[in-house]
Parts: sequence; structure tokens; C-alpha cells
Amino acid sequence: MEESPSPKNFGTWSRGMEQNYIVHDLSAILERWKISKHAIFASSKPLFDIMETPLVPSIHSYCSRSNNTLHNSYKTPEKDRGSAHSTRRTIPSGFTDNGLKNIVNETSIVTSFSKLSTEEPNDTIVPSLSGEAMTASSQLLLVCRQSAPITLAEAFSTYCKPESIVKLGEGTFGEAFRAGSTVCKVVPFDGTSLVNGETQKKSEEVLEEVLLCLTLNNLRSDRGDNVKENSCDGFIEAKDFWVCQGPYDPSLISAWEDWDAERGSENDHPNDFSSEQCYIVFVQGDGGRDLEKFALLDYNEARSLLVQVTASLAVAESACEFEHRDLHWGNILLDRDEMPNKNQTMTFTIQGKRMCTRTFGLNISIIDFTLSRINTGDAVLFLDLSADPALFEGPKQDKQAETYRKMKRITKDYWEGSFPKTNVVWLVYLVDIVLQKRYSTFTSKDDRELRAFKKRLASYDSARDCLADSFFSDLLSDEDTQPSSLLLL
Ligand SMILES: Nc1ncnc2c1ncn2[C@@H]1O[C@H](COP(=O)(O)OP(=O)(O)OP(=O)(O)O)[C@@H](O)[C@H]1O
Repeated sequence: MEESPSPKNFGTWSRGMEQNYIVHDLSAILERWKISKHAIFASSKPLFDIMETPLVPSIHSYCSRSNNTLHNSYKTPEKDRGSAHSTRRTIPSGFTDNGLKNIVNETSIVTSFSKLSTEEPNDTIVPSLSGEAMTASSQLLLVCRQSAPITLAEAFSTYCKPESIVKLGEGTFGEAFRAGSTVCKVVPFDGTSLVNGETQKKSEEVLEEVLLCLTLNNLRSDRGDNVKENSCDGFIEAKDFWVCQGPYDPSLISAWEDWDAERGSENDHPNDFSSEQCYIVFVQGDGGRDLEKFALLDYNEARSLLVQVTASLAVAESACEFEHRDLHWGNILLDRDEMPNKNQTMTFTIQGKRMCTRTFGLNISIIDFTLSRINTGDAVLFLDLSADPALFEGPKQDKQAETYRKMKRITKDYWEGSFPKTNVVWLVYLVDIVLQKRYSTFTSKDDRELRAFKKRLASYDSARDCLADSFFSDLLSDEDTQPSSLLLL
């Protein structure tokens, strides 16, 4: 069944017959986006210059708004208020066919699209597949299946009544709200005002983050009926996206103020947005609480966390050269089954091998792909962190700051390259966090095992290597329940 036309009435997507999620034609979306990107620069510059051309402003630095570094530590560090380093997400690929296209959902329906009415005068206008003019914001609307932005209230009304909206968390860029059974992350973009001390993201950058989310969504085991070479459910489910415009809705302001009164927000009050302000709303599954706020019950839950994060990264590495690059403890969500028991499992497929891991009733979801690198098969999406030196200037001994510096040494500032070892350094960080939390139920033997595991991690080059470590061997099995260590080596 194709989706009914209103209000999201453009092609390139469909709703599956027996599924309650939206199927995007990622292949067509990527193709259109690639052509647009190409057209912006190709007339005047060779490919090398396209790769080198700054597109979007920088987003991070370590000069934070608060002196309370402990409180801030779970956020991605920010840049100076008002400064605008130049960095960009870019697309050196799309000119290669490296066999990664199998992650793109080929069951989607492609239909034609027409020129949208909301082009901003300042947008670069580029030819689309159909020869019509398309801007990044038009493409964004197209991906969101909208003909024009709607208000935040209209977007949220799809999921719940306004009075039931609750703020769940905040980041440098976004405010996350619970709306019915979904979580809606609201991120302002394209405006000229600073938000939380940051230059707002540009529509190009938002579009690329959406593409990245869609690519990861295609790894989900519930998408499509064909057996996948690589699949897992460890990345937060992207249920939908909305382009919104206007001031912040009173229901969101009220939820924001409740949170602020209870916990003290680090972010700017959302009162000041103008009627021109645009937002992207990422509609996601509810992943639970982030690791910073979540208390693991015992060593089994700690192992469950580590194996699920490692397996998810390993699958995404295999599928699309994915590197998260910002896996601090605010970006891992956890949720405990109501009746946890030691027999609960999670399945995933890596390079065609279907595997299973014990979870002890804990479910993890990885979020926030702003700094991530991915090869969609059509394009490499990444953020050039070399233009953001302050990201690497965090306090000495701070595990998160040290991890950014480790990544810099690994990549030698060549951020477009594939360096799966960046996933390994975030796993090392994660073991450190688990050790640091000093859960009272951990025995000294548990501590020793974790420390030994951490030492061995240093020698691995990818999350996939890590998954083969003996630390996980009694958690993992394949469908024939053979010892996992034999399967992965
Ligand atoms: N799908 C979700 N389910 C539950 N909570 C969520 C979800 N998405 C976000 N949150 C909450 O909101 C917080 C901020 O979200 P997120 O990290 O995506 O924002 P951000 O602006 O990109 O952050 P950062 O400062 O790391 O760049 C998370 O730490 C988490 O507490």
C-alpha cells in the first residue's frame, strides 16, 4: 500500500503492507542528493576540489558553557559561543561501486516528484534527477514527504496530545521529548541565531544526517523480507522525520521548563525562536535511559551492554564501514525488560552469519550520528573534524576528551578515510566507564576480567576483531550454537 498523499505527499517512499514503519527509497534519495552535490561544484571544480570544499559550519569544541565539567561530560563538547570553524560533511564517493549497495532497501517504490514551493531564495538551486531545480531544503522536504514545513504542534499531534509531552533529554543540538510511544528530537537548523552557543546546522548537513539514519535503519532485522548479509537492531530506530517551522510550541516550552525546574537545563530557553525558524524533528523509537543515568544491576548487565554495542558496531562496520566517532555515555541508551532473565537473547547477522547473544534482559540503542562516518554505497558521509581543533583540547585524563585525541591520532586528521579502530577506542572508553562506575555488585574477579579485556582491546583494529575476543565467548553463539570464538576467528 502506498502512503496516502496528505500531508506527506511526495514519492520515493511507501508504507509496507504489513508493517508500521515507513519505507524510504534510500537509493533514489541518495542518487538525487549525489547529483545535487555534484552539480553544485562540478561546473567549476574537479572532484578533488569538491572533496576539499567546506560546506557546513563546524559544530563542536571543548569551550563549554559551564564550568561544571562533570555535569557536562556526557554531552559532545561544544565550540565557542559565536565562533564558526569551517568543516563539512562531504561525499567523495558515489563515483565508486564497492558492493555496499545491498544495504539499500530495494523493495521501496520510486515515484516521480515535482518542484516544491518552499525553496529559500538563498539556497543553492541545483538540477534534480528529473531536471527540475532542487535545493537542499527541498530535498529534505522530499525525504520527509512534505510539500512545506508544518508547525511543531502539527508534527507532535501525530503521536500524542500536547499536554502529555515530556522532555527526556538534551544535547548540544537537540531537545528530546517523549511523544506517545515515540521520542522526537527537535533540532533547529538554517537560522542565523546561535542555539546553545552553536551555529545552527545547515539544511545540507541535516539532509546528510537523515541519510545516515536511513542507511542505519536498513540494517534493522524488521526491514524488508529478504535475508540480509548484515543486520542488527542496536541502532535507534528512525521512525520518521518532519521539517517544521515557526516558534517553539507552548506544549514543548512547558515540557522544557518542567525539565529545567527539576534538573537544570544547560541549553538556552527555547522562547526566542522566531516564526521563520526551521527545525528537523527526528522521530525515533524510545531507547530508554542513557548510560550516564542508568544503573547497571550486575556484571552480566555490564557484559550485555558491551557485547551488544560491540556487535552493533561490528555489523555496521561490515555493512557500511560505519564508525560512530562519538560514543560517549549520553549516546548509548538502555532499557531493561520487565522480567529480565538469563535466557533472553538478541540476534544479529554479520557477513551472512546469523548469531545470537545473551542480553540478560537489557536492550541497548546507539544514538546521535552527528560525527559518524558511513559509506552508503553511493557516498561517504563524514564530518571533517580537522577544522574543529577545540574538539581535541578537552581536559587531560578525561576519558571522553582522550578518546577524541586517540581518534585524531588514528585518522591522522584524514576523517573521510575508513578507520574502524575509532570504534575500538570508544569500546575502550566504554569499558573505562563501566569500571569507573564501580558497581557495588562487581566482584574483584569481574574487575580483573574487565581490565584484562580492556588491555586486549588495545591490539584490535575493528569492532569486528573485538567481537571475537574471549570476553564474549560464553555470551555469543551462532544458530547451531557452536562456540562463537571459532566462528568469528
Ligand atoms: N530515542 C531516544 N530515546 C530516549 N532518549 C533519547 C532518545 N534520543 C535522545 N534521547 C535523550 O536525549 C539526549 C540528547 O540526545 P542526542 O544525544 O541525540 O542529542 P545531541 O544534541 O545530538 O547531543 P550531543 O550533545 O551528544 O551532540 C540523550 O542523551 C538521551 O538522554
